Amino acid sequence: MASSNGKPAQGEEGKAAEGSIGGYESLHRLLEANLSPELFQEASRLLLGLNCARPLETISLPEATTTIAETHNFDVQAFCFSADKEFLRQPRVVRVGLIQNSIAVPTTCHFADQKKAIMDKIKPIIDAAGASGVNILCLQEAWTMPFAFCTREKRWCEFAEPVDGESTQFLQELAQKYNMVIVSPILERDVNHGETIWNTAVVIGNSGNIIGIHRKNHIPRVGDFNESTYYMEGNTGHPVFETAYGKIGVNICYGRHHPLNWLAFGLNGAEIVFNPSATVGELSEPMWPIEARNAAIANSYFVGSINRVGTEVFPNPFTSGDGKPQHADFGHFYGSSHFSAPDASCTPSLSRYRDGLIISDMDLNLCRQLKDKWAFRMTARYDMYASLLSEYLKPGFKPQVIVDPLINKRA
Ligand SMILES: NC(=O)NCCC(=O)O
Repeated sequence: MASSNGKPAQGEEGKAAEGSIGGYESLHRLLEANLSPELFQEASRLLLGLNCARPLETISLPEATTTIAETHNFDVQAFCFSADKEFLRQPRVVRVGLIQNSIAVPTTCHFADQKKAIMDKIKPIIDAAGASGVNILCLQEAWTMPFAFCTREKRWCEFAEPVDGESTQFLQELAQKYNMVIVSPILERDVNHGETIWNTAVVIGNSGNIIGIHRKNHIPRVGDFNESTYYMEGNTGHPVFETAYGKIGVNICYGRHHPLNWLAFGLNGAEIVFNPSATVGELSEPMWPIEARNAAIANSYFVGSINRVGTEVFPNPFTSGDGKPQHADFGHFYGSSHFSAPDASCTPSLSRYRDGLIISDMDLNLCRQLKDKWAFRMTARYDMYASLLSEYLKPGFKPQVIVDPLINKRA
């Protein structure tokens, strides 16, 4: 089912692969295959922007990486964001990776088998990241399980783990082996607080230590995303983790629709913010390439966006509470993981339907260079917004609306 660059992927009986765009893995590949090189360059300039006045460069990866990707049938792409040369600072280049994947066995299998199958599937992709010298790696939201929150059935809570549980231990070993920081978004069970469940990202340092956690701040109540049945809004604020390779934050999925959430990670000094997600085409695909890119621009940091892939079918049908027929799946998780940079450039996206690893070198000096150039921080007028927000939070708040005295006076 894999498509090589430029060729539409064929599914059964010659049909386009499920989840593909007319048989192509991504919009970028569709355009590349169907436009002349000149037109493709122009389209890419507008769609992906320019980095230091040039099209984003690809980087070549070691043979070990491409061999693992071919053996395990996942998409692998690699790029490089540059920054201008500075007189007083050396470049601060870090290599960052994002992994997207589908679940590995049907949701009807024994829970232990489902979790093990996902870990077995993820392991070679992490090995490929390690073989490529990735410094910081982020996995997708709730990566150890199917995204079962659409069902509202409580039995899926069994997938929740303590922060230092099975999946963390599995990744701690790999973090140490590859000298890599790993961000691991899981369903957390907080054993010290009455077994409370959270949607949490565990940040594992490159020595295999747990640096800290962040709990998802904004919980969706839209479509089939019934996550508020399982866990509440996070209580960890907007921590930025100073790692061996840079300052990172994690804005989990639905938090990407909240500009103040992005802002808060920026105010705390993040240089890279990851957005591990689980979202489906019908609901959010037009928003996907815009929100992360806008956050990177507005906050002068890099963003790594990750979405899972495939269609997950659940044993019992459920409804979306909108009067439409019941169904047993969410629809298609459209992958399309990518990076956005503070200078408005971004990488092409990974496959819309295959597992994948996207890698990018990024010179973190670009963050300050963009702050100096556009002065978004300096011109932000935070004091004005702080006083509006403090007024807004009062019960007696009256919106500042000036009514045209003539609107009801015209015949
Ligand atoms: N996982 C999650 O928060 N999904 C909500 C849907 C979306 O934000 O696109």
